[in-house]
Amino acid sequence: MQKVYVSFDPCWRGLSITDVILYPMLPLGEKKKIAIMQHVTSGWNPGMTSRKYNEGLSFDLTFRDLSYAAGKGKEVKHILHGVSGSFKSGQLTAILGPSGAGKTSLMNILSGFKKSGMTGQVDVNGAKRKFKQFRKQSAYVTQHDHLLLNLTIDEYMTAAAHLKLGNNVTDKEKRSTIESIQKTLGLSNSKQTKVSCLSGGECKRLSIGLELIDNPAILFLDEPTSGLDSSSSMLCIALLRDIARSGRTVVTTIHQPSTRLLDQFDHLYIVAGGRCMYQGPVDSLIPYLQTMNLYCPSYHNPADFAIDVASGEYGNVLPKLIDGIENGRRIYQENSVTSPASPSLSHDTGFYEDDEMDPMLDVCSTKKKGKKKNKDEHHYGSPFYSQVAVLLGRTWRTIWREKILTTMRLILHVCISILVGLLYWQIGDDANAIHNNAGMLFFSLIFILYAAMMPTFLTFTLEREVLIREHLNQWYSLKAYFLAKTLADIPFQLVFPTIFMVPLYFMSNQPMCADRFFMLLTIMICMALVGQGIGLFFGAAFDIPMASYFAPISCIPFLLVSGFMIQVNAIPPYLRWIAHINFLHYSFEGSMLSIYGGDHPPLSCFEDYCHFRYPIKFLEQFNLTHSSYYLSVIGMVVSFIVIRVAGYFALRFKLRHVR
Ligand SMILES: Nc1ncnc2c1ncn2[C@@H]1O[C@H](COP(=O)(O)OP(=O)(O)OP(=O)(O)O)[C@@H](O)[C@H]1O
Repeated sequence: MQKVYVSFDPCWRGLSITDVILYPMLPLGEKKKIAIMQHVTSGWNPGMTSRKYNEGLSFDLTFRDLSYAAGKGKEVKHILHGVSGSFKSGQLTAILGPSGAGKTSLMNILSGFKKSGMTGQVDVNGAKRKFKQFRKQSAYVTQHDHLLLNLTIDEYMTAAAHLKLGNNVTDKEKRSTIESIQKTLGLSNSKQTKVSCLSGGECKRLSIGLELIDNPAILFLDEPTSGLDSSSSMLCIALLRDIARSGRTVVTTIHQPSTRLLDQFDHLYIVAGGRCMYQGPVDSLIPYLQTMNLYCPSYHNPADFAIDVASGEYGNVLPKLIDGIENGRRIYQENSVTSPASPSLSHDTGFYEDDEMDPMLDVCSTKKKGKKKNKDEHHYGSPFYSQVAVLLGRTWRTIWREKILTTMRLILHVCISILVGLLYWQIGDDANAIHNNAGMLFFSLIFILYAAMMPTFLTFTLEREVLIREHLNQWYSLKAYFLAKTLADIPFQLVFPTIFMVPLYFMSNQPMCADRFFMLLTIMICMALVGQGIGLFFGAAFDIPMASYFAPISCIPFLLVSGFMIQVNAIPPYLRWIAHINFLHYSFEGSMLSIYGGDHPPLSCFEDYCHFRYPIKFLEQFNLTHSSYYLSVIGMVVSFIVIRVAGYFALRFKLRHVR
């Protein structure tokens, strides 16, 4: 009988499987498991290659009397109740607790993702945390992997490296960092795979890998093992432990870890009902519970037991446990007297003073030496212009890869153009069809508006989550993102209206004059840019259901007072101002003047009498004789700028609201 020895690298703590397996006798499922583990281990290599960024930085995190409440007024919900604690560099800390205990809330506050609704103090190396510097030196891998689906792993990591490491690191160094992380995380074999095709575990590893690029001093992870099988979870935690060993502070929430997984952690912090019921080493947990007469049954997972206790399954013992650990002010250590969690947390020593030297600032000031950096470089890895360039390239790539959406948009513009062209066949020069022609131009404006607006808010509401994660992890500034987003879309807003206009213009027999064609095209392009801005505004301010209702509806009043449905001088004077701030009014005016303004020759008349043979009469009817085409364009450009600025502030507000 053939014997196959399957052994794993002994340096993988807790993973040593040295049993001799009688392979052929194993059931098929077991064989598969072994094959998978061998495959996984061949990729996942917890021995992190040392990287120099942020090297030498080590931050101990302490927090005291943290309380957090969400909601307002009667809806307010108190989630954390004066918890304290201490997480040390070089240690892998697990935050455990029953579902809804407040683990994610605590993580959000410690990482700086949440600021509103909290009280208490977070210190770094004993001095009060400074948010911007802290965000630059730390990274937060959130529970949900919000990633851009159309980029490959390699493209994603390259963009992240350019953004996070900036221009002072050579491309060669960036590449070797990326390759080492890919190797470490077992992503090398799928580096050319698009995110949309990755498995859940690979997405999680990519999320972690992206944040490892600049080797953050503090790494927060919210349930990094969710969606991973047990062996992948083990490898993931082994990797985190390895990162912690290199001097980093690694804090992770975790759901129901197995005994083997639990053993990987150095420090446990257990939350129950928004309070701390245990803080200390893993192997002191059971002794601590025993001091409260809580005995873990033999062969029972200590983590499960602790969670059962936290859930109240062993009676009302929580107050005693919370008191015993002073709601996180103390760290329990078996065989030693309960010790204060840190000097700053001790009752006697009190807080460090605010004006004490801030180690975070110190780090930055050391970096400042040598080369003067602008404001962006203090807070972000690369300067503003590099951020815009990288984001522009990345956005272009993602839009280009949205092949189905882009092709559909293209086809739609051509088809609608031909359909309208057939409906309004050769009416452009017919004096008696002048109202129909105006209707067609007005419809074209509305089509361009909605065709630009709808896809923008639908895609942007999804992309917004990626932006929130990346921006809060200090990859780039909001201004850089917004500028890149605006610039990346411009070519599309030039191409689509042109594709729409060309067939329609000729089919409907508009004046065969280049000036008029380009004047009308300019108005259509302005309309597309405004429409895209409106989409961005609603995508930034609302979620998809709200945005898909409000964005189209909000344009209806502007349609009414555009001057086509009701002439501007017929609008009650107290409402007339709306027309003057109305981009649709300027676009309608501009399109009419493009076709009928200036010295337009008489139109053809195919009946006995044609009232509008001279188009000036038509302009008189619409009160457009004194209007200026250039003012209409300026009105559109101003609308474009105002709506973009509103979109930027909506996004800023949203980001603040998230925090
Ligand atoms: N913005 C909010 N408004 C109202 N309640 C909230 C808000 N955020 C969190 N909560 C509530 O606070 C409690 C703690 O939430 P949190 O996500 O921190 O728990 P958790 O321990 O991470 O849970 P899980 O393990 O299930 O992810 C939950 O009951 C949750 O419903």
